[in-house]
Amino acid sequence: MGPHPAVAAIRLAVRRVLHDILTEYFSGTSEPSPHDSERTAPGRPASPLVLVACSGGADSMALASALAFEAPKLGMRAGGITVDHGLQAGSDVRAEEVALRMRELGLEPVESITVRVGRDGGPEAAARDARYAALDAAAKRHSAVAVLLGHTRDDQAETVLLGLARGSGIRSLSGMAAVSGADGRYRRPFLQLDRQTARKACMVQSLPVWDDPHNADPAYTRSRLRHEGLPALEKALGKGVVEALARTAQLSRDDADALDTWASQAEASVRDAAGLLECAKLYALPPAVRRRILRRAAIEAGAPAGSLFARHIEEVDRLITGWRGQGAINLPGKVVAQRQGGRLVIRQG
Ligand SMILES: Nc1ncnc2c1ncn2[C@@H]1O[C@H](COP(=O)(O)OP(=O)(O)OP(=O)(O)O)[C@@H](O)[C@H]1O
Repeated sequence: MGPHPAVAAIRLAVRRVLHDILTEYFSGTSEPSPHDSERTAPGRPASPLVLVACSGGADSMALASALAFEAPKLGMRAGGITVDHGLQAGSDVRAEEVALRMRELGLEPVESITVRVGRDGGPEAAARDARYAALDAAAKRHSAVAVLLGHTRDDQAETVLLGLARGSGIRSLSGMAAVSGADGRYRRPFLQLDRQTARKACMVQSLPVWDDPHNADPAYTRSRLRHEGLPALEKALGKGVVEALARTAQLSRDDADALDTWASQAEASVRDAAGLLECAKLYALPPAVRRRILRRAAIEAGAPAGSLFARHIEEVDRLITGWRGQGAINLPGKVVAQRQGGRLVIRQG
């Protein structure tokens, strides 16, 4: 008898991603063989290490178990990292328990890392920044080729809705990428898988999971969306909403990528010999392309990407499309945008 369908589903999702990683590792050979050392670049281990980032929640526990099962079959090594943000009483004990569970699954190396969480951008964002910094450092320390994250299709649907509510364009509708980070380090094998399957896989494998109280705390936007917003949407629109939102993410990502490429190609043609942006040429571009060029110019001048909102770019855009002699526009990071003699100047004020 084969494994339970939920277990089969999580393993298949992980196997696919490990295959991709191996193929890339052995530089594009379609039939990678980790045992064929001649295919390995000099100095590279024949058996690459993949780490799982595990919080102890159902999604990442399921991921850890599938990685532990699949990696050795492909000649890969599998380890795990858990991060203790130190934000709740007893979080250190829990992190040690999660590390123990990963060792029991056969993962090696396993590390529990304690981070110091700052306060920049709110507690959730600060914890995330500290976590990714710790995961980056761990990946480097262990020379891991990839770090797997347990985001599911449900997380993706929530991210799309949060992006939609921000009102900032299709990039924010594109959710999380299956591959992200430096050198494509981060992989999300469960992005097409629903949370319920991960939960079920833990249950049938008797894997203990930890339910983060934050996930149920209505003080957090994402938690309200998960427990009230999405169920209400499903009730109104039907069960397929989560899947449709995840599909929206993929389609939006492709569209946003295409527009980014278009903007990169168009940019050179709207700059004069001195490298300044020519307003008349910008005016002739489609708004989506023009806004991308303006955003990029503002970031190049020093505006922090995270604080540069759609309303800022719209204001700069009005220097092109609604010109009536308005003064300089102040942007985040002390950047100033100004129209001067048919040119748009964006620089530090
Ligand atoms: N404390 C942590 N230590 C290590 N990895 C983490 C930690 N918290 C989150 N992650 C990683 O980031 C992914 C997404 O985490 P997030 O908190 O957004 O979702 P979650 O619903 O809590 O996930 P999970 O059910 O796996 O805990 C997790 O699946 C895991 O891979």
